[in-house]
Amino acid sequence: MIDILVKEIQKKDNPTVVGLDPRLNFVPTFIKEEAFEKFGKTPKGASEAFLMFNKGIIDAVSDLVPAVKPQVAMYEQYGAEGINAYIETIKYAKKKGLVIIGDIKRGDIATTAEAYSDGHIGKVDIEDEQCIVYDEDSITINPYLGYDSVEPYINNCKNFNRGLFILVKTSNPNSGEIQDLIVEGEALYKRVGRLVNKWGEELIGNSGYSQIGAVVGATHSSQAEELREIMPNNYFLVPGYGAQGATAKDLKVCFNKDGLGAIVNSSRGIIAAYKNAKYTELQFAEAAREAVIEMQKDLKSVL
Ligand SMILES: O=C(O)c1cc(=O)[nH]c(=O)n1[C@@H]1O[C@H](COP(=O)(O)O)[C@@H](O)[C@H]1O
Repeated sequence: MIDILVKEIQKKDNPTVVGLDPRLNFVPTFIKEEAFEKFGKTPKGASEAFLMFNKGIIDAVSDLVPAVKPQVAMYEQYGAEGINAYIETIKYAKKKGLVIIGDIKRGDIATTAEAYSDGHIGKVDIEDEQCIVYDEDSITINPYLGYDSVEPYINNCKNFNRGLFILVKTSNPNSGEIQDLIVEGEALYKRVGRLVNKWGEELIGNSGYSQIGAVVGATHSSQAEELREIMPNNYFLVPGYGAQGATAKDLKVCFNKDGLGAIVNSSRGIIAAYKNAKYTELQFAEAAREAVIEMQKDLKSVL
């Protein structure tokens, strides 16, 4: 997965990930009306609206960006219908040549982790048959339960050429409450960064980067700089740009000298760009495309 991701980033000359975090108040009225007319104001109606909206966004940006990151919670809240929209979004984006980063942030003990891992990035056994279910290329996971909770994902990365982005230093304002605690003389996020680097050592691809990446928030620049230093081979998934306030200057430190090493997510800043007064609802996809082009320019200006 990592070599394909790096190739796509280079081909499109763009380290931007579009976050597919739909919410009903981001979906234009004309799409909601169509979905609700078919399925009512029900979980199925909401999920249909998300899928139509996502397809519009994907069509508008797929030639510009290497990857999309659907955030599962937005879909999961609508139950089975929502999950179906999540899976259909993945299928559609894959058909358009996009790398999928499933933002599922799973974390549990080993046996449970195995089930999550098989469902999302491996295969599930159905007696003598095996079946691919979600089919993301990579997923986000939480490592704070320790290695036995991470190993099942690493095994599937090896077996199925998948990738991980492991939470190391998250973008939210309170992330320091736990992640910045000093443990045996160094901040916990650094300790976790070193672990992630070690876990990724045996999965380094031709690009020089590991299938095992890290989530490092753009909103914590100095911590990101330290992590870049101790994790040279791990790709960073960098959230926090745009809606959470981080700028290209803040996240420059997430990149290596080769101009690679980080992929920057923006969700609301792209999918809800049409809320800006210069657009109408009908222009939601065009607005997303223009937001991606702006973001690409902005990121490239610091690389
Ligand atoms: O793993 C993530 O993607 C993630 C980690 C993190 O530290 N902070 C963070 O915001 N995210 C996700 O990145 C997206 C940010 O969305 P926007 O703030 O709208 O760009 C959401 O899907 C978050 O769940």
